[in-house]
Amino acid sequence: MPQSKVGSAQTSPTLPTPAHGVRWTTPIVETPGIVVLGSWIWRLVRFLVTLPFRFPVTVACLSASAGAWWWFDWPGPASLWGLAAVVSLVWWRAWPDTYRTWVTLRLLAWWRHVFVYRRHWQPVLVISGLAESYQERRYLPRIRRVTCSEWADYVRVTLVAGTAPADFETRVAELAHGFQAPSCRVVVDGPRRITLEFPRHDTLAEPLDALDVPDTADLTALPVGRCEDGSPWLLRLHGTHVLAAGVTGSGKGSVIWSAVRAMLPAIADRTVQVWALDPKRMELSYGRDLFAHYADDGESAVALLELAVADMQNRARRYAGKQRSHVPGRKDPFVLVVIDEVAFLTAYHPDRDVRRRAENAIATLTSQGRSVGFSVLAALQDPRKEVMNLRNLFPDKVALRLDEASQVDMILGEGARDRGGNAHLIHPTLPGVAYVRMETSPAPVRVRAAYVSDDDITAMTNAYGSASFSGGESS
Ligand SMILES: Nc1ncnc2c1ncn2[C@@H]1O[C@H](COP(=O)(O)OP(=O)(O)OP(=O)(O)O)[C@@H](O)[C@H]1O
Repeated sequence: MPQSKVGSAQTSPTLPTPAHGVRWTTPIVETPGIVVLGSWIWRLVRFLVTLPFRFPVTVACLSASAGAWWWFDWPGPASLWGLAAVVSLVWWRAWPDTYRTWVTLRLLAWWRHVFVYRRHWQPVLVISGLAESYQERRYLPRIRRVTCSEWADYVRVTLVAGTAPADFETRVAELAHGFQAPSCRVVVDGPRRITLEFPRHDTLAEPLDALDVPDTADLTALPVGRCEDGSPWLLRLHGTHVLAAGVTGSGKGSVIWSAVRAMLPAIADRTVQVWALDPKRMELSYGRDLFAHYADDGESAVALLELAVADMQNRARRYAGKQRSHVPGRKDPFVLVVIDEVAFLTAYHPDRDVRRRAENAIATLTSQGRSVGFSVLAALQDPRKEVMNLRNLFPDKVALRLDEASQVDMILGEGARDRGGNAHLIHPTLPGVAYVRMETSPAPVRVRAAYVSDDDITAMTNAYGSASFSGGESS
């Protein structure tokens, strides 16, 4: 029995479906040989004409050598190169810094460009999935330039149209291993332009001794260590709150003590007070004399936090309608509340009431203290929400060595791990090494805190201990 009217209409498989419409395809036309030859000649001429502009020094040297040989036979280039060698030697001895910048690093950049990046570019990018295909052709991002600094290579890259820097950010591990670098960072320069930063060696492998105490304390840029590129790691405390997270032994103490050390001149002239909460009774007790207040058990710590909240609210009341920001002074000093192992108060303390009061006080301080000169610097071992649900109230965070990859984004924010913030891969033999977010860079920056030894703390206490709070009291 025919069933032509039942169910959906049947269409012949050879006809285009209505949704597809008519398909136009480009006819395949064979390119005549003369056109291919013409195109090759054009490329060769263009290469030769642009050569002096792209490589002026190399072209000048080769032309001078060729000219000298033409005019004077072999003694010509021999004396020219001899003279160049003498000039180079004198330059190297007399001005080593400029020689390094203009000669050594440039030669190194050329070498790395040719023998590392260009040589391995295609296989590494194809295998790591960064080569794009379109109409059966493969497109690779193009290396524009390679430059070298003392510690890293910078590979400037033009992206394939239709791709984004995020594609590189998710493959930093593949790129680092592919080019045999300890790590890789992606910096976005502009539309379709990125720079890949490959350190050549670990500049933070050696511990850093305690930094010199500065003459004046700039509370917005306290020197507490060094960044991977050799620049100082400057920590802002005034106008923000800082959470330093890392497993036990990761060096949280060195971040706290380096910050206190950098503030010593201000502690001495009483424009800064440090209030210390030390539930483990190990980290901060050593420098007790430097602190305006000190508490080392749950009850007294909560009382101290509530005192800080009360002082902060008094100050806010005085400022209301008269002053919108805080300037540290003797009358209204900047108060830094340092909490070692904040989870002891908010999660581990056996008394529920203590936990609740501590959490309330820390939440109030971190949400209202910024503009009236109260800041919190807290250390934490386990950043999970169940343990520390206040972590988002700390605008600045330091990720020391962490246990799990997932914890990196909890501390440094979404996407930090993709951008190279591998705090979970920090080696246990590198305490004090951390990743931080800087205002100047969206990608996390690797840093190392200076190590303030027990002897340094004793020396600090002897020199600055009594001067700091002769008007205050130690709880
Ligand atoms: N910046 C640093 N440079 C070199 N070594 C360091 C640094 N910081 C800490 N160390 C070394 O690591 C050890 C542990 O450091 P620290 O006690 O500060 O870790 P922590 O994270 O505070 O640990 P915990 O949470 O158990 O208190 C120190 O005794 C010291 O030997």
